[in-house]
Amino acid sequence: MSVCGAARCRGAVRSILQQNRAVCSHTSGSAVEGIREKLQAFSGGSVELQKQRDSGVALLTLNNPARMNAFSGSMMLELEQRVRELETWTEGKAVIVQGAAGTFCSGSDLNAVRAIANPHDGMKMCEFMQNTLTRLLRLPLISVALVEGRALGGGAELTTACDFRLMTSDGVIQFVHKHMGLVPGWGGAARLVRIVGSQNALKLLSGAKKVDPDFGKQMGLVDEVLHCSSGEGNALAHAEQWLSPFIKGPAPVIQAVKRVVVSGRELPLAEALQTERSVFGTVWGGPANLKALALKPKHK
Ligand SMILES: CCCC(=O)SCCNC(=O)CCNC(=O)[C@H](O)C(C)(C)COP(=O)(O)OP(=O)(O)OC[C@H]1O[C@@H](n2cnc3c(N)ncnc32)[C@H](O)[C@@H]1OP(=O)(O)O
Repeated sequence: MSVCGAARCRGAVRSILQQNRAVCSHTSGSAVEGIREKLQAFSGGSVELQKQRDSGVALLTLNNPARMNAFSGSMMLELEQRVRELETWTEGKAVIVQGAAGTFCSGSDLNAVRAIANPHDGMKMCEFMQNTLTRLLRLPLISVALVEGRALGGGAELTTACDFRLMTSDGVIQFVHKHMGLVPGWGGAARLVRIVGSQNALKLLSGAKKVDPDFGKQMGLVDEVLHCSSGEGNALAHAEQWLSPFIKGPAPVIQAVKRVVVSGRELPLAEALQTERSVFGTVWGGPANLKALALKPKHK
């Protein structure tokens, strides 16, 4: 990459980080430190990140199989750390979020939930997770939730913090919150409304309806049903294959595509147009653009 291109790229990364700092600003300081300490006390499981440098696809794996990959407090903290690592992965193109051992995630760890079952701590935990999941959705990488087995409660919310949801033929997404006397709190309701519309979101939340692949596709929550079952071990290969046409090309171009979509999705039109111009400036006259101009391709 040219010195100029690298500088433009750094500028775009800086602007995403600034946007995310703005998201996080209201959770900074002692209040968040307080909830961090409490979350740290509920350990168990891990969130692993594997950056596949050849393909530019990262695998983000929730690993707590003894509890159906439920989020312990320490896993919430680890997720934030992993998202932070992805925010600065300039060579990356995509991230696949998956659960270990053939199931996605059964939400927050009910042991941790019981221990912080007071409104103050609950709201701080939600604020923390909302920030992390907002940053996940804003990553300049194409994100995919690979739903094998069950995505329940907070696990269902996590799927909505990805650009796409792929499901194995026996996968289920279920917003079980109502059965727990709750509503989504990790931003899942706000994102669900934007994905499937308010009518469908109301049905899914008020009915705590099980979304199987057919129902999910019909309402637009599921982008693709993978023709394999959970835990067979080949769902990831299917997901990578599904993803491949979308990540063909150089990382700076894929990241620019994601950035213009994020700004179009989140910002008022005038600001989105301004951001689009800035992002355009990062690729115009860049190496991929110059190479394409030299090759004079025909788009047949
Ligand atoms: C804002 C966030 C809101 C939330 O996320 S609230 C949490 C919502 N999630 C839930 O209520 C999940 C409750 N669990 C279940 O429904 C079932 O365990 C589930 C996931 C359908 C799996 O059923 P089965 O296949 O029959 O397996 P099982 O029940 O024997 O579970 C295996 C072991 O996993 C444990 N587990 C599952 N989900 C958990 C959770 N969220 N927190 C803590 N532990 C959890 C379960 O207790 C069991 O452990 P153990 O073998 O009894 O020691």
